[in-house]
Amino acid sequence: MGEFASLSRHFEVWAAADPERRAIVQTVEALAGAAIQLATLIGQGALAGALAAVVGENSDGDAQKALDIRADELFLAALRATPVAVFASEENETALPLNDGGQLAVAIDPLDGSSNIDTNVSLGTIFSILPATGSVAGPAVLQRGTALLAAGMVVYGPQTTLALTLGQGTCLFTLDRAQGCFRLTQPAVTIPKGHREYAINASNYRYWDDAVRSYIDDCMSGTQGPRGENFNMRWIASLVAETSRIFARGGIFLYPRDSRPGYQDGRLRLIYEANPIAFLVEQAGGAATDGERRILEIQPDALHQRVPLVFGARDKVERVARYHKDPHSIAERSPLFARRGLFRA
Ligand SMILES: O=P(O)(O)OC[C@H]1O[C@](O)(COP(=O)(O)O)[C@@H](O)[C@@H]1O
Ligand SMILES: [Mg+2]
Ligand SMILES: [Mg+2]
Repeated sequence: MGEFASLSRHFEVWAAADPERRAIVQTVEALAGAAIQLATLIGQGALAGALAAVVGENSDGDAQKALDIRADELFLAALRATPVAVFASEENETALPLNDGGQLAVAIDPLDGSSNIDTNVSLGTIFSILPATGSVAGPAVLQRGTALLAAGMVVYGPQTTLALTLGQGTCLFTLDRAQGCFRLTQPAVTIPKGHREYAINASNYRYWDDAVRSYIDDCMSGTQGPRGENFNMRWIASLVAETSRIFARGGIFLYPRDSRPGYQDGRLRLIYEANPIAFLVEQAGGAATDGERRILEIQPDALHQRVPLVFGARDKVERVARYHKDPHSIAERSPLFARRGLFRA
């Protein structure tokens, strides 16, 4: 493993002479340590007990599973010995004060994809690190994504990986299980262009707005449609796994708003899901939008606020944004296809 630097070694020089950088790296190391413990727990599956059992409900009305709570506890405990003043988690109604005098705030989805716990499909953790400004309850994490100092995403899959950005590109670490540390395996992730693959939960087709329906119609009509090429579809229902695939081979992900009750802003949460993913994606050369606005520029006003999320290869994301901006651009498409969805013949 000599050729693959450990996470600590990789950032040693970067952090050496700068107290804020040292604080960020210390925080990332603590989160990575908790992720390694969580990887072991997830790997035990049923041997670790009923991890998929529903044990409560979070403030957003989502079921909380036993593993959601265990994950939350692991990350909170790991951050106790760090310069983190504020801990904001999907699993807690409000942000929690942590260490007096700490200069950082962490916003985290401790376990992403928890509907997949019992199906042995990849789960993850998504986190971001911000400067701790304002009060714990108030503005501490209610900052635009442009304020993020770092963002990361762990995927607990066949391999456990950590995608990380400190604002200078996105790099990928792989868990060395024998040594119990993450090692740098891809110093600069770049989202490949040109891959014809999209990810969306198509069971919600009838609830989408025109812009999204038209975009997907155009993909689905393949060589017979205005795009003139065939597309492939994926839906893992695990945001981290979809992001991982997009890092590896490109394409686009959409979780739009729709007309179901409670989905007027989509499903995913701005502060601890969309923002860190958007930061990682932009730093890998991609783009992320809610259809109209760059995700990282949206001013949040509530910790658990939801946001429509579209991200991936830049040209594809820009096309979706065009469909939103000017629904008439949809009419640029062949008259044969304009306004006639595949499912709405
Ligand atoms: O079940 P749906 O509506 O397709 O939603 C799937 C999405 O929900 C999520 O599981 C939400 O995250 P949580 O598991 O952290 O609540 C995403 O990972 C995934 O993209
Ligand atoms: Mg999630
Ligand atoms: Mg979660």
